[in-house]
Amino acid sequence: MSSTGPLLAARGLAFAYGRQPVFATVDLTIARREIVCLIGASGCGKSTLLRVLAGLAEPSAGDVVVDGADDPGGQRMPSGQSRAAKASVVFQSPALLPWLTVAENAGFGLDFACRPPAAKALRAERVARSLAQVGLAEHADKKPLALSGGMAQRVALARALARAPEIIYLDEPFSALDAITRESMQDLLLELAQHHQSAALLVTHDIDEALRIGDRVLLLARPQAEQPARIVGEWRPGGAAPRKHRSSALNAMREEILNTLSDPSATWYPAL
Ligand SMILES: Nc1ncnc2c1ncn2[C@@H]1O[C@H](COP(=O)(O)OP(=O)(O)OP(=O)(O)O)[C@@H](O)[C@H]1O
Repeated sequence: MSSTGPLLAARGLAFAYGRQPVFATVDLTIARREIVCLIGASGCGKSTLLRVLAGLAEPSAGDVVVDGADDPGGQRMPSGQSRAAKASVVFQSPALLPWLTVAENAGFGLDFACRPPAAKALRAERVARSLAQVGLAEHADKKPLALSGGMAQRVALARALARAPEIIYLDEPFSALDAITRESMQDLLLELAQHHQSAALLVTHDIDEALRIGDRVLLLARPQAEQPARIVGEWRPGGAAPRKHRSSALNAMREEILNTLSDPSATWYPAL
């Protein structure tokens, strides 16, 4: 595994639903242990891009390289299946199976990790550890119906972590939670990403969330109404996350993001 190159590099990515292009010429990288937030107007293609990067959909053009192209041991991975093996995805809805316990839900992804089903003891150990990390060890035997929204989303995070992913993809995972629970989930994500040395790509509508926890914030938008979307802006909030207070620099960045969102035709993002 390369320790110098980006963990993930996407070049010239495009995707279309039938004849309807969603995005094109998308270039982006994710470094090891980096948290990248992807924002953009509703319907611009954020979830679709996440799915392509995670290997859940194949791009119509371009490629995604995971683990460093400059590493002789690295792999170009045109196949979504091999990309998915290194990734975990957390969606807005925790999507827990109601007839399984919290522990069974947390272990669910282990049997679908594109590797032989995890051995029983290893599986149990990983589940116990990931539940402890999200603070749910005492709730392992409960059924999802007995959980609050925040607890259910913590089970979804535990399920993602149990697979020991190199990258966690999160699609608006906290948007249905109240403000206080949302902040505590953001803090938990930061803590877990650091602990596991995982990178994360977080799709969010919430600019404040992106500026609070992202190492980088990318804006996906259509430069003109009929054009496919592309990355039109990149910001680095700087300083240690979580950023507790909005500094004047963060306020200025927020303003600039809002301006770019409302007029993405004035793009300045350099091609990689
Ligand atoms: N399965 C599908 N078939 C056809 N078109 C689709 C499909 N899924 C999404 N789309 C269209 O692709 C575009 C991008 O959708 P996507 O869900 O990726 O956007 P988004 O930025 O994540 O939106 P939101 O922020 O509202 O979740 C939209 O115009 C949507 O209507």
